[in-house]
Amino acid sequence: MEDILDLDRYPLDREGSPDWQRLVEASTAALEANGMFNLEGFLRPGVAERTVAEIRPVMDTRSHVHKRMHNIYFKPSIPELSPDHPALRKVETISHTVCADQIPGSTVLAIYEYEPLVRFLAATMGKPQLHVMQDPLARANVMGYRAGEALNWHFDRSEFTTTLLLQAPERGGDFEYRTDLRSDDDPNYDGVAQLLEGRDPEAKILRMRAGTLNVFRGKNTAHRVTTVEGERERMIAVFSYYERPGVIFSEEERIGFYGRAA
Ligand SMILES: O=C(O)CCC(=O)C(=O)O
Ligand SMILES: [Fe+2]
Repeated sequence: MEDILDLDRYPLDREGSPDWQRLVEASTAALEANGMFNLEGFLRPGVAERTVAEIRPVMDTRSHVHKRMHNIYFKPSIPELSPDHPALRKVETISHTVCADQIPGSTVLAIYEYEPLVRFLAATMGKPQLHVMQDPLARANVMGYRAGEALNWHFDRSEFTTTLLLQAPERGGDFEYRTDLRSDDDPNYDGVAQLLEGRDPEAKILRMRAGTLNVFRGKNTAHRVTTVEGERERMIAVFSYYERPGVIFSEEERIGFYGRAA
């Protein structure tokens, strides 16, 4: 891992040391303040490019093209809303997904499973432990967004998402987010409608460099990836961790996300 991750700058392998403690504290503080933290230069120079080269053949030939119209909730309906409520306005998502089972032995999976990373993430979130998923497909994904493709507005189902940007596009493909648009007690449907109409002045854009690790609380913070432009595909690894060990998706969920169950 020493050759892959910049462990000099981000000492994940020195758990409990003063430097490790400082990194955890800074990350926790950023999560509190902004709902996210970024470790820029998490990958050593050249590693993102090598990782993209590893994934590219699978991405080009065997990725799942996910194309659908959906609302911000990824749900067919919301019981308390009429079907024509503007908070249910549909948006389109198109992206390419490579699943964990298609990239055995890859650098992406090695990073996903790196124990010191899992322990560091748990510490930043004040959890006693986090676990990798057991799901052979969903554990770690690499998403590709080509020209004209986007991941549209949504709330995440999981409490937090960890991503590692492998390749930034030439233009577009920005991560746009609206912090705390809703809360566990207040769905704020009018605010959701306003965002979907493009009238929310609090929406912000995060422009990441390749090699940045991003940890993001997306359950109540609406977010999207804007349409990619230009020849270079946006490529990003998405890691899922849970407090409970052994989490797997149902067959239905796998088919919904990946077009196959196994
Ligand atoms: O591609 C990204 O930067 C965000 C991915 C995301 O929001 C998700 O996978 O839920
Ligand atoms: Fe998301």
